[in-house]
Amino acid sequence: MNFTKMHGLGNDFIIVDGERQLPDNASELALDVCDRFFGIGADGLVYILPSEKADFRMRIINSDGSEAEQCGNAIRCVAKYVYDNGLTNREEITIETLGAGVQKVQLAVEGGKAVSVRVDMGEPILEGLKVPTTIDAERVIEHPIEVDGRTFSFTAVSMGNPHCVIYVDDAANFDLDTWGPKLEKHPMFPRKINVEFVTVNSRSQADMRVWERGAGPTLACGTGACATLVASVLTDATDRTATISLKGGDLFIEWNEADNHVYMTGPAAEVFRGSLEVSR
Ligand SMILES: N[C@@H](CCC[C@H](N)C(=O)O)C(=O)O
Repeated sequence: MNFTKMHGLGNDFIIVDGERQLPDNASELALDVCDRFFGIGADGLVYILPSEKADFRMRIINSDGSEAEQCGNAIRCVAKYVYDNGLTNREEITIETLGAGVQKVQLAVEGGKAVSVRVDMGEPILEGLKVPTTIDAERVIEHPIEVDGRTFSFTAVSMGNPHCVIYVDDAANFDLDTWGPKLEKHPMFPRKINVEFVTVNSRSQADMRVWERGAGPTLACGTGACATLVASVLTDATDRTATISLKGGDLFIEWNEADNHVYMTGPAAEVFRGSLEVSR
């Protein structure tokens, strides 16, 4: 298997180019290769595939082997990969995802390489049952949730994949490892959930830490940053454009009033290339 190790603000992926390299059981392979001690090490395994509806198709498998519907940081890496490797020479491309449809991507290029990527992440899904949560409501905003005797308030947003946004006093120092996994697997979330702990510092900036479904604590989450901005507009905590500061760096997110789409802008980087003998 030939692969390229890439990351979006430290949220890291093993990028594999082409259908010929897709094994029958990508889920088991993800578990092996994402392992940080016995494998290459990554938050997810990402395949770039042909599409009938878009220029490219992307599949993202979390480090625990579960397949996700969408990934904001991976889509920027895929866009950089296809441009930098000459799979396209266009600076505007489309990428098909499993759960968020076809997304329009715009590249900023310097010296022949993509340095920043703006993605139209589509419309957020806010209906409780569609996120999905077990709550039958048009919107789930600041809803109480109890875990181990502690009550949090969460706002539910799907960006193709499910998120629960929780405001805390100091997101940067929040005890992710204790509360993240309990919330991820809470019975209120039938497909589990990505959990964002957020502190809003001004109408245009918030700190966010994430516990990802299927990957645990990661340095950044693009869809999580989008969900955070949407939740913060719904709760009137920020304006429609804000910087979301993650452990790995900043993402610039806009929830456009005219088309109801969320736009994410941020970097992507290549780390190294390699090949690995795989038995599957
Ligand atoms: N890191 C991602 C999201 C990856 C998928 C997620 N763990 C899920 O299961 O939904 C991002 O940047 O959006």
